[in-house]
Amino acid sequence: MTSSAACCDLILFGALGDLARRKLLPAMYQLEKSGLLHADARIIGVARDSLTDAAFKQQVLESLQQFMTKDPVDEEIWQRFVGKLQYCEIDLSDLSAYDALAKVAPLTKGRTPISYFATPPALFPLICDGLARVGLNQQPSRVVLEKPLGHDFKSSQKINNHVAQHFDESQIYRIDHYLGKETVLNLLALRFANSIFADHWSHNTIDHIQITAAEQVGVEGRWSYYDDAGQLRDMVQNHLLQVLSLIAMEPPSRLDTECIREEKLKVLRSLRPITDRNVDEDTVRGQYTKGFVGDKTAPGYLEEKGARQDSNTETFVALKTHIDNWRWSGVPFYLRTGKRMPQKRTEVVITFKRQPHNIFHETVAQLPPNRLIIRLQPDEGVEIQMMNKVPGLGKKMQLKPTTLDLSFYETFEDKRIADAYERLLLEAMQGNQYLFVSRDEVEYAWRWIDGIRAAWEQVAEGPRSYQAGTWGPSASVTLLAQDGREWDDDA
Ligand SMILES: NC(=O)C1=CN([C@@H]2O[C@H](COP(=O)(O)OP(=O)(O)OC[C@H]3O[C@@H](n4cnc5c(N)ncnc54)[C@H](OP(=O)(O)O)[C@@H]3O)[C@@H](O)[C@H]2O)C=CC1
Ligand SMILES: O=C1O[C@H](COP(=O)(O)O)[C@@H](O)[C@H](O)[C@H]1O
Repeated sequence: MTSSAACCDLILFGALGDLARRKLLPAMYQLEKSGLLHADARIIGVARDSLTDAAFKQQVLESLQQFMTKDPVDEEIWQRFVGKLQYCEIDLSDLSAYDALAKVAPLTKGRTPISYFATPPALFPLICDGLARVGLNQQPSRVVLEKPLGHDFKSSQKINNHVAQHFDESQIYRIDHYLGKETVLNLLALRFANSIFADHWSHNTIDHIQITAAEQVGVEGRWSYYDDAGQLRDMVQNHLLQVLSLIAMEPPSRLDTECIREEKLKVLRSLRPITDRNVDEDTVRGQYTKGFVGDKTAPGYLEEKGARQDSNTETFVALKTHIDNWRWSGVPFYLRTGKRMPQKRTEVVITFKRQPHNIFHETVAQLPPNRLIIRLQPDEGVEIQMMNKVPGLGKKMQLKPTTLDLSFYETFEDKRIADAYERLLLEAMQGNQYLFVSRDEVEYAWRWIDGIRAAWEQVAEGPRSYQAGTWGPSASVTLLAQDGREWDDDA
């Protein structure tokens, strides 16, 4: 998988922004460090500040020093990396300004231009027009689009239509950074390289599935973006639905873009709609109030910097859904995500059906179900909960719930877990789209999310309050309790 990439011109739009400084430039440096950037590759930072190449290089160095705290910049690697950096000043809303880019990075045989849009999405159509004006939309050029791709189905369709005027779908790489996480990729290995799971992955053996993405952070100074989005758009539409698709899809016949996307799309198309008829019963939304996260006080959502006092944006969502197909008939999927939760925890919990008959009833009233817990982050690993006999000569056999725990850090201790953006940049440079989201996937996901939002608008009650540092409103517990189940943290 990790062969060195072709010779690329990485054109980084928004090169002085937060995402570029915090994630993309460190990821590019790490690729250089791993020897995965082509010796003649170039990284062309584009922004509207008037900077010399030298000043840009200095800013990049400062960003690496600021954000790669666990892995200080190595002088020898920096010297290789800095030689690849260049700066190009453009006001992206001025079409004629793109001529400057064509001078720095003209379409040249043997070099693949990859334009990474790390700017506000409102600029995406303008950047596409600008690239087309100077021929940087022609094959083999590629574009990498950051989220959010729209606000709803209609707006995402508008962006996609505009991009499609200049680029073929095979040139478009839509980022969902969860698809670049090692543990998310490992879902494919777990499911399709292990017969114990592959053969027990359906309504026949599985009782229900939980997907949790709990965050400790709040809005982190992004009030105006976040308040417009809310947790449903910010986390469920993309990351949680992508994880759900990988968990629920049929085995793809090959590990390639077309087969994987096809299977994920079928899942998204089979999601049972949530409408005004079941929205009250099947969804819970919340908004955090002041509290404690860890040992620090955390302000309420309405006390965050820049907050609008009458906002009823949700910072927590829990919902129950079904995938209406043969494999998953009758198996509920519970999704939950929120800001200012007690811990950062992203995990998938597969709860298997209970044994039909208990021969140990004298010692255990009810046998607990087996669970497979896939810890996506942090403390990446896989855990199987099962019953075992307690050693001893007593007359009655004592049973105990036990755990088989595989920690990635211990098992693969000599391996570094790469950041998601490293993997995604590398795949884009290699021309592999299987970890990027297709237009159809984005649009089906939006349609389902739009249905929930529309249903929320029909009901009188807004988000319920929950204290920062808790697992969300108590109604989230009830969502499962009404089905006789509980969230993994309560189990
Ligand atoms: N930050 C993050 O962690 C994440 C961000 N994203 C997405 O990535 C994108 C970028 O986010 P982020 O880096 O946080 O945003 P920032 O506002 O920090 O950076 C945006 C960049 O775009 C540049 N820009 C804006 N307008 C123009 C213009 N007219 N001409 C030239 N350059 C312009 C800005 O330059 P200037 O400094 O001159 O304004 C800046 O370099 C957004 O779509 C965001 O939603 C997605 C996931 C995570
Ligand atoms: O895309 C986003 O993801 C982050 C969470 O990402 P993670 O890799 O830390 O799990 C979230 O905080 C942010 O609001 C959202 O825009």
